[in-house]
Amino acid sequence: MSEAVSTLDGWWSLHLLYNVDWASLKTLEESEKNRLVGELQEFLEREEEVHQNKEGSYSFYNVTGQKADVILWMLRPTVDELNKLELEFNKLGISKYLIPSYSYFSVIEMSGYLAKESDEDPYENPYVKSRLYPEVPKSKYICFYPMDKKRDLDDNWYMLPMEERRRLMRDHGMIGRKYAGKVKQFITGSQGLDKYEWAVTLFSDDMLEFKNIIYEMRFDETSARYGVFGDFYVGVHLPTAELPAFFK
Ligand code: VOV
Repeated sequence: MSEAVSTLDGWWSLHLLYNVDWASLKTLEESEKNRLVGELQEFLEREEEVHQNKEGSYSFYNVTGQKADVILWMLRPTVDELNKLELEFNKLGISKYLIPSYSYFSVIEMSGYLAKESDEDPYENPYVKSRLYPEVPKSKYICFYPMDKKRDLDDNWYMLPMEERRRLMRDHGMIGRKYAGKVKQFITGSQGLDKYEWAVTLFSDDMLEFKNIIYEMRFDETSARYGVFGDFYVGVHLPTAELPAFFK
């Protein structure tokens, strides 16, 4: 039997995607629409406060294409908090005009493939902490997608010896490092939590860098041989102050 890799797990993660029911929204009086948008702005301002206090993080983007119109990504120390937030969001007036299109539940994860032997508690290491309890950036663009590692008879990631997986993850990391400063990546694990095994959430100020990194990684054995991907969602940052213009 091949050995399972250990993981360090951080904040819980919930991606919520919605389509806007523009036709129904259009029938609203201007003042009522303003009230609903104001309520959503207050919700996001509370998210910003939690983010500033480093008690969680979030992002809100306008999704490109018909799969969704907006994506709200929230990170919290407990699932209970995420559930409460989801409920709070569902009870906002604007939610009557938001049609759920996709959601993804997972937890921020760091795998132990490249961890150095040490006696210290990894959860106390400042670098590890910054990865497990991250400040999500407000980059111009987001790219989010779920993925699996293949479990076919010939290509089965889970039957590879630990050393081989470590070698592959090292190569993967080397490619990733070329994108330092251009793409910020967040890997959340969802084995037993949602349909795929991981969600990848990337941020960049240049949309083309998503295509560049993902294309380059496709040629690397980890992705070329073992990567299985769900739908890709990309979008543009939607600052809270711009919500009235967005919903107008
Ligand atoms: C900015 C780029 C970047 C960088 C630097 C980077 C580095 C690293 C390192 C060092 C490690 C291993 C240790 C850890 O920290 O977990 C990982 C881990 C992982 N990655 Fe990665 N990755 C990047 C980026 C990056 C992308 C774009 C993708 C999607 C792949 C694609 O083809 O679409 C990805 C996937 C993953 C996954 C699914 C895991 C977990 C795999 C597992 O089996 O456990 N990743 N990743």
